[in-house]
Amino acid sequence: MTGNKVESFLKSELEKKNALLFVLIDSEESKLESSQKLAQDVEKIGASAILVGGSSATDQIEMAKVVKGIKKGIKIPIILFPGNITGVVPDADAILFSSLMNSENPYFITQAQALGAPSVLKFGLEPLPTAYLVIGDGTSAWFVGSARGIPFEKPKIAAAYALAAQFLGMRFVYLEAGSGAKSSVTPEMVKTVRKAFNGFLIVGGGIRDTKTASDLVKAGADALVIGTFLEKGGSIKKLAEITKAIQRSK
Ligand SMILES: CC(C)=CCC/C(C)=C/CC/C(C)=C/CC/C(C)=C/COP(=O)(O)OP(=O)(O)O
Ligand SMILES: O=P(O)(O)OC[C@@H](O)CO
Ligand SMILES: [Mg+2]
Repeated sequence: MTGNKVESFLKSELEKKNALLFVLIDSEESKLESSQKLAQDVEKIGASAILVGGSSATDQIEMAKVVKGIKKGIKIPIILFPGNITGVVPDADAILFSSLMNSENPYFITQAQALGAPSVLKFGLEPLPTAYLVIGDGTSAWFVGSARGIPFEKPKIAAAYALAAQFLGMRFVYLEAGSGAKSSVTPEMVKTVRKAFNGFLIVGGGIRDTKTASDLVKAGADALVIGTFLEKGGSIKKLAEITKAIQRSK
């Protein structure tokens, strides 16, 4: 896919819905059949995109199968969420082409991107330029990405990174508390980042209830990412309630 089809789609969804739900499918956790059904179910309740990735998803073949398999059954875009170059696979619509700006390892800031870029082009994936900011510590993304986690109670630091991302031309910021995080990023941090950053603001990690979700959206999040809640058996009905709540919150 060329151009900015997915980015335009997300913008138009945002105009209609005020805030979006992205569901993360970790190809290491969910096998093909369950992923296909899950993707269809969450599309029905109003999810705007499916993210496929994992911080330790090194099985490129399995990941490619999951992407190809779920693609057939849904209309919403599949956006790759790579934790490394092994996360770049064909048949998806777009990729969070992210730089872990607060990593201590330049590999996660620019080298993985350089190594992955030719495949992104070859597979025709739309790159969504994303500043990936890891908040707090102790999670897989934090450990694997050698992040110097931004403290939860330091919103101004997150906002400074987001502003730098904007000056660098990135159109997406992803505030990541980490998959399965005990608590999500604070609404205060979202609010402070929102004031500094004009682009598309994604928030994820540890979101599993309606109040947290709607508070984050009220604070200015454009899209929330939910993964672990479903992996741990959370119901589609509850996810539908969360979706409704965020689409009323702004
Ligand atoms: C652009 C390209 C080719 C690569 C980007 C490489 C970067 C910046 C990686 C950031 C570091 C990292 C390991 C991010 C992980 C992102 C991710 C897919 C998180 C999902 O979390 P889970 O994998 O579900 O967590 P668990 O491992 O705990 O399940
Ligand atoms: O798995 P959860 O905690 O929902 O987090 C989603 C995503 O932000 C992880 O990268
Ligand atoms: Mg996971």
